[in-house]
Amino acid sequence: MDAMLPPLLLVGCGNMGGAMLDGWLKEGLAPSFIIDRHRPSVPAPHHLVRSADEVPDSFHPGMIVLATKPQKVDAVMTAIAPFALRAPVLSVLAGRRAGDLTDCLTDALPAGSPMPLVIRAMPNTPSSVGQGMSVCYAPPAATAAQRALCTRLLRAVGDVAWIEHEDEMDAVTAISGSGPAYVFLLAELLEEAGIAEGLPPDLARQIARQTVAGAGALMVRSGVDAATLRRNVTSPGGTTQKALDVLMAPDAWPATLSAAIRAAARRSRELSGALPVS
Ligand SMILES: NC(=O)c1ccc[n+]([C@@H]2O[C@H](COP(=O)([O-])OP(=O)(O)OC[C@H]3O[C@@H](n4cnc5c(N)ncnc54)[C@H](O)[C@@H]3O)[C@@H](O)[C@H]2O)c1
Ligand code: PRO
Repeated sequence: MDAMLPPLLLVGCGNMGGAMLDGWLKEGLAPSFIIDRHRPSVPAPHHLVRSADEVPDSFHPGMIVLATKPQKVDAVMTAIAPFALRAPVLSVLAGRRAGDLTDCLTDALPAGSPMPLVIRAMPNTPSSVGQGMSVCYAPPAATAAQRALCTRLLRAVGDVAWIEHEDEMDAVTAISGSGPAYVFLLAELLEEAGIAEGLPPDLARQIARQTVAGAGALMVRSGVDAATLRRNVTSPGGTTQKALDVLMAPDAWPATLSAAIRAAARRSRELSGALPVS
């Protein structure tokens, strides 16, 4: 297998596209085109352009990665459609279904053109440091080689899993796509609580951040399940037990987190058009 990742046409290089690009650059990426309105630069030998119309016709990407906001993607579909006849499209857009994106590309191509292939992935921002979680869905038309190429690209920036039913992408989006935000919120709240308990702000920040990071690293490196690791911290009648009595009350974290995940998954379904916007 080639050591270098194949050339990419990356459409949208903001928080998520930029996080994946950071990871791919570290792994070695063949000369690629990055389309983004705001990014100031990309390192040589890659090319940054402001619009899809500026990508030369002669460019042959190994994969087209769509990473604009779901509501903004339609503006680029016509310009990228010819490239979609040469390479599969990997969409990381929340909510937009593979079939819907395929139809947009097909509408932009001359009648009788071969059908473009759109594979979906839901990555997350820890991809920028090689610690991402990406879940992929490919329609039945995808070949084993095309699926393997997606796995290779996303494995370069973290863990990869595949689902066989596209509907599962809404729950995946709510948990691993959005999930880093919940963990960062936990760090923010721990820091605020530390300050409220009288700690100096710098110390409150340091212990909150390192506790979240250290707990994540322990869970990964030990391979021990989360409930056991939690019990290992919890001395009977001790301090942790008192805190967990508050957090694990049925109307506390169990109810709040499941309501939060339901709301995020519902929004993903709304973006797909499967549900009306509430
Ligand atoms: N942010 C995340 O954690 C995350 C995680 C998983 C999936 N996603 C998905 O990734 C996509 C991007 O999200 P984001 O948070 O990176 O958004 P973002 O706004 O940070 O990035 C989008 C980028 O697309 C560029 N862009 C938009 N329209 C363009 C056009 N016509 N021509 C050139 N550039 C254009 C913008 O300049 C911007 O930099 C979304 O569809 C989102 O659902 C995001
Ligand atoms: N960020 C995107 C959103 O908030 C998708 C998952 C994470 O919609």
